[in-house]
Amino acid sequence: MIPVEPVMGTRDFYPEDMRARNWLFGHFKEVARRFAFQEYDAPVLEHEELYKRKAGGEEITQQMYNFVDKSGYAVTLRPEMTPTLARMILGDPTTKMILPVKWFSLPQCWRFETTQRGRKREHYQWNMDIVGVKSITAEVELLAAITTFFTRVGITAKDVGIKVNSRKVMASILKAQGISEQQFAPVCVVVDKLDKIGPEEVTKELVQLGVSEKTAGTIIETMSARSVEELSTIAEGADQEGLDELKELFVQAEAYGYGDFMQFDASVVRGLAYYTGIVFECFDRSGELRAICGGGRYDRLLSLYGSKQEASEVPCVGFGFGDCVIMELLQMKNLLPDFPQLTDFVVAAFSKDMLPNALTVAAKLREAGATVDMQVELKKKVGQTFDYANRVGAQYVALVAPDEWDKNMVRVKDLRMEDKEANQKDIPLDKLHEWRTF
Ligand SMILES: OCc1cccc(Br)n1
Repeated sequence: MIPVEPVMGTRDFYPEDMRARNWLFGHFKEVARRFAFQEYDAPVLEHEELYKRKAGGEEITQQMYNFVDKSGYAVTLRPEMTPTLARMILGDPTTKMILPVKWFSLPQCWRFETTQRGRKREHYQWNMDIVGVKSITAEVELLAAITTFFTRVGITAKDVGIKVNSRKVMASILKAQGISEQQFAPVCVVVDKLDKIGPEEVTKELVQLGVSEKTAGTIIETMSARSVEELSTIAEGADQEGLDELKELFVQAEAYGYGDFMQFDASVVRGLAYYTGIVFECFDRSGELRAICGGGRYDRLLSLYGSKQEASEVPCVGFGFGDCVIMELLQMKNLLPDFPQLTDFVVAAFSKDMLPNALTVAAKLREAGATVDMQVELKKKVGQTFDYANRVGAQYVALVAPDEWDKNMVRVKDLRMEDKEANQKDIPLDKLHEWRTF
């Protein structure tokens, strides 16, 4: 007997699960369309070296689903999509990549979690990225897309918030504390864990990175700033441009109409080493769930990947929005619609010799855009046909029988009409294409 359950940490999507997933992805894709983003895709299998980042310590690179293939090449199931985007931009064969580039994708991403955590090892993650825009209007555009999605599915600023911070400001504060550029990304990876491991543990890990206890204390204190103004007063050497960008971001968010979702939070740094500017994450205000989505600016990733002469710094901003937490939130808020199986017609032949005529009817209805479930085996009783029709969520049953056929008609029964007397009529064959008006 083969194992019938999926591999540990992975999910099967049965038809009813697929209807829910297609509904969610349908919203992601419709928002991307309205924001004029183009869809791209790439193999789930990637070069492992794409994720070898000096920062070290990132959960996402420590948990790679990686292996050496039969040719001896080090590959991995992609843990995230941004490095693939960077690779595709740098490798664009047409070299007609006119900036700015606005791309989106819905990749399945993987991690190899140690089994005792029993957590998922794959999820689908809506990615939206803008390449080639330096101004924070790019961040504002991405946040507008996220809040447009929330509004479409009935989630409001009362349900979720978006915490926004600037790593650029953080970097300047650390620099003023004598922290080197090389230490910046690893410090962010450690500081991102503050909520999870607490200030003492963060201090310990920062000291291991060569940060003094005093500086570690200053960093943690800075992260408690409750407003941009407060940050600019308590943090010596805070980068003025970074502070101005933060203020401008909130002004533009108000103008876009989603200011209620937004809040400054100096403790948000996100756990990816490559962020360099604005970072943000969406959270549920009940505090019950993990982050819903997150993103930020990563202005140096392409120059990191490309040799210097090829790729001078290309400004990039993006976010990742997983398919799991959002579904938990929609469930919690009773915002998930039903996803019943829906069929327009079940077409059934009255008898064996009526089958070819029934096939003709099915073809005509499909040609006119109807979903037709052709009853491919004769049922002994017509009641079985109606039972089946109810099971597949059919609106109509078209029963192809000799008496009506001899008059070039088909008897159609509307299963959703209460009045049993009025719910059937004989339709001329040459009117089947008007099925939407039955
Ligand atoms: O959010 C981090 C992550 C990456 C890959 C797969 C899964 Br599940 N989660």
